[in-house]
Amino acid sequence: MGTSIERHPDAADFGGLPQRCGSEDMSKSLNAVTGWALGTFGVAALASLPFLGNAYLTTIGFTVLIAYILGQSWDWVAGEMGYVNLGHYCFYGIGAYAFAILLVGNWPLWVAIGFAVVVTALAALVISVPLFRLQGDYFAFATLALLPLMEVLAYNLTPITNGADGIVLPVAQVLQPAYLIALGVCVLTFMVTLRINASRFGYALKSIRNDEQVAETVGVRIAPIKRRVLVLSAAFGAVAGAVQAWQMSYIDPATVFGLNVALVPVAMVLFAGSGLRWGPVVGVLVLATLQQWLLVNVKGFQATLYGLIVLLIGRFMPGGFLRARWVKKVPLLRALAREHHEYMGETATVAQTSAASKELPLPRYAAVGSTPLIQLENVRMQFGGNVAVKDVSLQIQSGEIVGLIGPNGSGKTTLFNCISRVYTPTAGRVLFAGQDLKGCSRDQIARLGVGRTYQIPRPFGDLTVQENIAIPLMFNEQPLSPRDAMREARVFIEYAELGHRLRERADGLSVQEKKALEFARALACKPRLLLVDEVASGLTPAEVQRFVDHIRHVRDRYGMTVIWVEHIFSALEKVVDRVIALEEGTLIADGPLAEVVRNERVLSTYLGSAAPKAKAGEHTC
Ligand SMILES: Nc1ncnc2c1ncn2[C@@H]1O[C@H](COP(=O)(O)OP(=O)(O)OP(=O)(O)O)[C@@H](O)[C@H]1O
Repeated sequence: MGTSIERHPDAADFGGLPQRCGSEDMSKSLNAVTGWALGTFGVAALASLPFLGNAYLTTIGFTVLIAYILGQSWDWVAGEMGYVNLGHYCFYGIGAYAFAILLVGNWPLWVAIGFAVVVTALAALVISVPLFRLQGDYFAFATLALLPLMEVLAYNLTPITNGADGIVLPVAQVLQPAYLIALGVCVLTFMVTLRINASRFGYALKSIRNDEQVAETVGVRIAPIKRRVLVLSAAFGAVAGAVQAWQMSYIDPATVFGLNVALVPVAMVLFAGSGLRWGPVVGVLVLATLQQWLLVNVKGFQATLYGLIVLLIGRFMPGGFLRARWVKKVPLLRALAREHHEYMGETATVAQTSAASKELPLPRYAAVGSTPLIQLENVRMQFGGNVAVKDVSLQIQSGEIVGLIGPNGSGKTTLFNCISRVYTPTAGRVLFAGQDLKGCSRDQIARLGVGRTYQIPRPFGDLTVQENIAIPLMFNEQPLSPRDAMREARVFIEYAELGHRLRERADGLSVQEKKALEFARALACKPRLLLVDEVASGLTPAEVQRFVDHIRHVRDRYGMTVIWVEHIFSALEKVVDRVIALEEGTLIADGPLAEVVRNERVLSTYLGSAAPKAKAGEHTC
């Protein structure tokens, strides 16, 4: 199959370059047709294998197909979402047992496969509850425990599983149909992978992989997404287990839950490149073939070899051999090694770099009667003995621009975190347009209309600038399809003057560009309330002025309300209606900047003995 069969979400609407688009569209269509033709031919060729009369080759082919289903379905969770599930093989085992039990009970084949999928999916759903309370290494470690757990259960639930004796299935000589079913499931697995990559679901997974907390604060509901992808991968693992149990006609606990075989599909994907479209295909083809060869020629060493390969790849080629530098020099391998964002570049025209647009696709927000847009009532945030925010009460009206000042550690960012529910306040209430945010999750708050930036920029590093902006647009109150979100993202990107970086990975941007990207991403949340955290620090005066202009513009034009944490008073002075000052978590002043900077407590907090001579506009902290 060619690499161009995926339809890119941003495949149209480049009106400024009609001729170029016409020819590119045509070459895209040609590529797609070639890809589909090659793919169909490849599948037909594979389907003919069991009819060639060589049972040995068919068995190897069958093993490769099963390994691909397992490896690829594992990679939806690990490569796409960044959760390394070392216990994925237990879904294969549960599927194999559920299938075998029904088949022994003389149920039809398809009913038994369906039953295996349902039972395994339910098991995954139950397991997901405790598992997704964990992250990173702890998640991987916990999933590793699933295999011995299931193995012990299979040994001891003798009335159902027949214990150590295993289950003999009432079948014989089903290699040919089992191979064809496995091939069909493989094709489906590949199609699902393409679909995931081009869907909102796929972008949710990628945002979770990059930064779960930020994903939530731009509107992604991460809990159901995590559950769904685990259940999906478990269902495909179950089919692999069922079909292989059918082909082997015998299963026992050690075969379907054994740790030595469990890590084989994982090793295969890691070997070539987790998260790459062709990584699982290449890894499985190379290592499964090698495994078969070893089984015949070097008996007893195959498990050792897989362990060694994982070790060596991890040590010398982290990310898989397809990500090694030398691969870029080999045309075929280079094509197979393309990252997700490179497929995007393949079908999209060059970014339009017109002058920054002043019109953004944002609603115009009206005031909510006399109700303040944001109201804090005795908000307290305590970390052990450290009270970061001490019973702060304040109100901000719709359309106000408010500066939030205070020395380092005074609680400004913590206050933002209490509003956007990164932290749950220890006490007090946060009301947004009169609604208590107490029971709201981070993503709900984002959809209600709270957008924010982070003091240290936190872009989705391995996604492009365009994808970074498109993600909030896909998860807004009125969510856009990936295709429309990618199109709309361009407007925000041009506003942030990042048009020339449209297709580049966000982790390759300069600090200034990352700040501009964060600001644009916060605007793409279409917020009524924009929380801006020290966006101007470390920038040149011209760059600071640009942020000042943007903040004034989004308020004047769209009625957005802004709270701006900033130490550069000369910038605040140009745009804020008033400032609020914090000291050690306590609100010490609230009023026009010129007055607040003359407030004795503020002066002594900021300037110590030099305080009385200070004037507004002269200070930076
Ligand atoms: N997750 C946390 N765990 C423990 N303490 C925390 C946590 N987050 C913030 N703090 C503490 O809360 C206090 C306020 O920190 P915060 O980052 O809100 O200050 P700030 O005013 O934003 O400072 P800066 O201007 O340096 O960003 C500090 O003492 C900090 O150490």
